[in-house]
Amino acid sequence: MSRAIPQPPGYPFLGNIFSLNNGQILTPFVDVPAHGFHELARKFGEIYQLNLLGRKVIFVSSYALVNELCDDSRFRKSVGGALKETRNLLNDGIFTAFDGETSWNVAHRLLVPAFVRKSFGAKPALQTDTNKLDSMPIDLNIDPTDDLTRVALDTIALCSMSYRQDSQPPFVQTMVDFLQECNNRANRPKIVQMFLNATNGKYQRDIEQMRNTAKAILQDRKANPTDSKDMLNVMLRGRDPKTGAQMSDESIIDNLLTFLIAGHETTSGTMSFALYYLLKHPEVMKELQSEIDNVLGDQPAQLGDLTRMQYLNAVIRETIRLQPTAAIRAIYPLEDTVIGGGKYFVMKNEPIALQIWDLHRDISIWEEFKPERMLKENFELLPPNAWQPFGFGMRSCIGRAFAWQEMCLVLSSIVQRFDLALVDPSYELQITQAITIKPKDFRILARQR
Ligand code: HEM
Repeated sequence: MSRAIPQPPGYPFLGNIFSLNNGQILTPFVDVPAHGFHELARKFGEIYQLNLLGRKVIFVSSYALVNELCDDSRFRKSVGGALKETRNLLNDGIFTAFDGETSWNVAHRLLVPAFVRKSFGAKPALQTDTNKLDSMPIDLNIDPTDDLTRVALDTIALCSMSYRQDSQPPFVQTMVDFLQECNNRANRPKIVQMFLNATNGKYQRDIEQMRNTAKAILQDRKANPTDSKDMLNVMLRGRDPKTGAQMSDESIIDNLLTFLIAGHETTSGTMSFALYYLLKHPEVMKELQSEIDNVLGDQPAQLGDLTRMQYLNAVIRETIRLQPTAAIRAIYPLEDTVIGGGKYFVMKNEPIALQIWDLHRDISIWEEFKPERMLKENFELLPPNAWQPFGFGMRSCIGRAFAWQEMCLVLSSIVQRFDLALVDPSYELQITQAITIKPKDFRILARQR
């Protein structure tokens, strides 16, 4: 006999949208949804459900349940909430495609081989940028989250479409505004949305501007072909190995923008969180600096060096455990089913959100930052699906290897060249969230070593 899934009391039409903010109805749009979900999990346990403006969503957070739901034969990716809103820009691109959309199969077959190769060309691009670090002023007071966001956006633009946008502020701002508005739309009643003329107008202009930029890049490549092995050429010249189909221009634009969106804040947020944890744990920073000095000396990092930086790998793994930048993902069952060892009945197609932020704290109730638990052997001994910052199965992250290479190159170059300190030594981590999470009001001092 299955049990009822707990649910907080709600309001007619609006359901439980205020529950995320501890029931405060005057400030319904919670700043950090991941924290709201965490509080609900503490209150209701490993599973609860919410009515979000008429849409029922089940939330799970325990290792046992997430592990059971990591099964592509029973559950598939659900594109809802803020992610569904991003389809206004990305359509059926590889990240936002609904399960079963043909475009995903074609793009996946074409792009996965291009994403699993050893070198993505990130290195030459990053080399030019990291060399600039040498000519920086001696002392810098910086907002690393902001700077690393531009680094990540430049890197993915350069490596995926050989486009050096040099952190063009208008483009970055347009993308940030778009993502923020997607999040707001997901939490706003449709009737309210209809009256927000200025907001809706800007949203449409942002979409148009980003699509025009991607279209111009595509047209320029067609007019000036190159031999580059970047993703743009893979999509432009490749044929689906199964059907022989070619990607349409619109589909190429959807996916170019997908790479920019999926591939920058996730990576930059992780690097910023890593700097925060390093600054709060001087003994870890010391150990890391010593590893990097041993491996690199005063030479720039090479790809071959990365596997020799085991401690750096552990620092990033542990950072992304505590702060998985994609803090939540959603799936739905292919059939009516029962989960939790027969305890909870879930209907076919009902969305289930997996709280990865909480999963990563559940495995052994590890709250503190300790990279040693992620060193090689320890990492391999983690229970299956316990560490899952990059998603699961057929819809898991195709940019994982790319992101890892980039994070290792950038972080090792920073730690090699700079002594870092918090501007405000009493600063404790605060988080902000659009779709992904990142540090807020985090400032550091960087001094050339
Ligand atoms: C630290 C960095 C990153 C993290 C934590 C991350 C995380 C994730 C997660 C959790 C998913 C699954 C989402 C879901 O199930 O709804 C995903 C999918 C995806 N990621 Fe990443 N990602 C990162 C970097 C990148 C980069 C650099 C790219 C470059 C293009 C990228 C491209 C994608 C794409 C295209 C998908 C969709 C795959 C599909 O649905 O078939 N990601 N990522």
